Amino acid sequence: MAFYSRVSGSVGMITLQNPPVNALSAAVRQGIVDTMHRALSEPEVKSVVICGQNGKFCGGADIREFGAKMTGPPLVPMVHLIEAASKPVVAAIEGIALGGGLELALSCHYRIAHSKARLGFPEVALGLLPGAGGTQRLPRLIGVPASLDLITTGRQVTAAEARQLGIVDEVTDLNAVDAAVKFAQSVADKSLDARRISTYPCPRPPDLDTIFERAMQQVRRSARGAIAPGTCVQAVHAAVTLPYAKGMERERELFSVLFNSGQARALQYYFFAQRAVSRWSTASGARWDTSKPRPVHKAAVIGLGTMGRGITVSLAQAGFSVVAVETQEKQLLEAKQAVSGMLERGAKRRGVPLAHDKIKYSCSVQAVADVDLVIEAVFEDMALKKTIFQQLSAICKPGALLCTNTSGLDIDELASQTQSPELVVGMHFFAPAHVMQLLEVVYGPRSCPEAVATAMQMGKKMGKVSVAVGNCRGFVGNRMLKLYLEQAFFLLEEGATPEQVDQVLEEFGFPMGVFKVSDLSGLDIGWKVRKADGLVLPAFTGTSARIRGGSRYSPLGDLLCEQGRFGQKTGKGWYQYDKPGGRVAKPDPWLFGFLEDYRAQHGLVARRIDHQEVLERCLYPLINEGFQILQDGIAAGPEDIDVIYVLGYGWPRHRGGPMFYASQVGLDKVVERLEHYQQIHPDVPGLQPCRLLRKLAAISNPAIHKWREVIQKPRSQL
Ligand SMILES: C[C@H](O)[C@H](C)C(=O)SCCNC(=O)CCNC(=O)[C@H](O)C(C)(C)COP(=O)([O-])OP(=O)([O-])OC[C@H]1O[C@@H](n2cnc3c(N)ncnc32)[C@H](O)[C@@H]1OP(=O)([O-])[O-]
Repeated sequence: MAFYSRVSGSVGMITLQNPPVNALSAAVRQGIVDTMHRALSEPEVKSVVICGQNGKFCGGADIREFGAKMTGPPLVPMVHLIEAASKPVVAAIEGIALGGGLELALSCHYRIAHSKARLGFPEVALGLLPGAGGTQRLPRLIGVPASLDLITTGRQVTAAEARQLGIVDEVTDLNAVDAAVKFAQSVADKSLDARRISTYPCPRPPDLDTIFERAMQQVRRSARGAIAPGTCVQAVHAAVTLPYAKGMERERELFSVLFNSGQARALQYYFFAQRAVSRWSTASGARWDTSKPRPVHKAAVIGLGTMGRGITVSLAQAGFSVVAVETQEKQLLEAKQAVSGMLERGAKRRGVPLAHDKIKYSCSVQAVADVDLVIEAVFEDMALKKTIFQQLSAICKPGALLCTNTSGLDIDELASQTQSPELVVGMHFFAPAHVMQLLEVVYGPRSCPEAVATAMQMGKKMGKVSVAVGNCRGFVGNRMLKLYLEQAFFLLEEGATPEQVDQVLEEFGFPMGVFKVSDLSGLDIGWKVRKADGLVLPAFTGTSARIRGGSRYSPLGDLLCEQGRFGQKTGKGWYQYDKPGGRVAKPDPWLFGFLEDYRAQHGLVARRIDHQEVLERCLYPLINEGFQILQDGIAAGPEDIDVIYVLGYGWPRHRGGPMFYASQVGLDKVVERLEHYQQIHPDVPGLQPCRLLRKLAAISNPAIHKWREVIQKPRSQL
């Protein structure tokens, strides 16, 4: 709602009240309309101030209302009521003015912002565009190029930049509401003719067409199939080419196209999913709201390879004191240099002080005796990690948490090397660890709730999105990825090419296809894991060469590795590069010959494989494994899996994540297609729809937010 009061005798104060961000819910919109009419009707009131409760102006439209039938006064007439007011209306912007919140401020005649406020149009991140006049008023106020930048990127600007752009009239370090009241009194008698932005002519820079062409090319390049950015450009174009009223009609048309698109639903689902994962729970019933994190002031990182260096930087940037340990003197010096460089670049980029002094380097594990938490990030070898956990258990102070950055080894096996297995959890960072936002917090059967809570909180303090998952081979992300990679290899055996498979996945929205990603991360990484799993056997021909444990197996990746084709790092992999370390993937004629010989040796006949089959065979087994993970209780809900795939594996955000995508395709359709492929490939267990997927498909595709009810049923009832 919106609360009305009178201040300083002649100023009507309208305070938005809808915690936590004063979103423009139906009740708030009704409140604004009612209080505006009251302020305009009271003769003593000469001017009006609109502000938000709790130091936040307004976070925009209430996203929670998007899924429901619209009630209350619509936004557009509300902003028109304010702009048309006969008394000056001043927006007092504290904290945030985002989306509909900024449109509300633009409908006011003046805007006063606190120096710490942030303003912006993030609608594009929700698959929408500013639909309450933002695309028509902003260009009239600050011009076309700046408007295109803010509206197509959704980036937030500081109050200082907003002043410089001309969005706000004043910036204050004092209380912005008090400043707005004084300002409102000072303009009480001023004419408003020149303060109604919708009446402004829209500037037409001479190279207008070039500006829009460039903007459209830019968004097409970065959108990867998302439709909102391009539609935002169209809406701003209407501001230049149409009179205000017509422009508003065009904005409304374009808005409803987006609002009713699957992409907007996916992005809104993802908005809440990324917030839901912080409300974690484990299979044993530990929960975010009943588990108290332990205080961590000093942390340590063991092993300063690529991951260890990134984790050290991320800890120092988050303000933790860090002990960085690398037993080899030479590697320690190299790591120190690399970490310093990353800290300097990070400090420059973020405009914050350097965190060099936060880190103490040592060659001795003894140096971690007094830390609160250790993150082991050594080479992915179980025997080596076990030794280190034995050492840490003996050296560290009682109560210290022992964490491992393993990307898939058994957490509980490591915990069994210590005296306090309840204090062992996985903290699986993603490369580069100081950049990637995702953190898989892996709890074992003996990890105590405090240990999970502490690791989850550490992630948040490091600016990560932490997702709590159970202990199993590959955890959630890599476990599902195995099915995706497996099918990609099978498709090559049956006639596809790496370019064809990658093109389908990139058109779907992935930044890179599976074979380009494999070349980037190095084919030898997966090869080592397959060797550890006993899957890599000496090359030989005949059917059993492609069978492991009774299931189909493709040795294609192994054969490339045996020839030293590890990808970018060797200049050759599934593609060729101009030199080792090269980044530009080019089709490699050698590989075509290799695949033809391979098929001939194994009696395989290449066939034409269409786009849809490539997509379904790469994504549906991955999704099916996601349901298996939910069934096993390794992930608590679909949101956990979707956030992991969007932030850690490049799943296009405008597709919501693998589980949300399955709900949009239709679970019965996913089951039907899996069964179709399983009939053709009975030796591929990953094509067998799991019980939970069948169950949900059978109860007519319940909405994704209803899945948890079914999942939480005892497994026997699934
Ligand atoms: C016509 C018009 O043009 C169109 C159509 C629109 O206007 S579309 C809407 C445009 N507005 C946005 O895109 C802004 C979205 N919000 C944010 O970017 C951030 O929230 C934040 C404002 C920068 C605060 O960040 P935070 O880190 O301090 O806290 P939080 O954890 O993120 O959020 C705290 C709690 O507030 C909830 N919340 C935040 N913004 C919300 C919103 N606009 N509607 C409903 N709930 C919202 C959020 O789910 C969480 O709930 P819970 O999980 O605790 O239950």
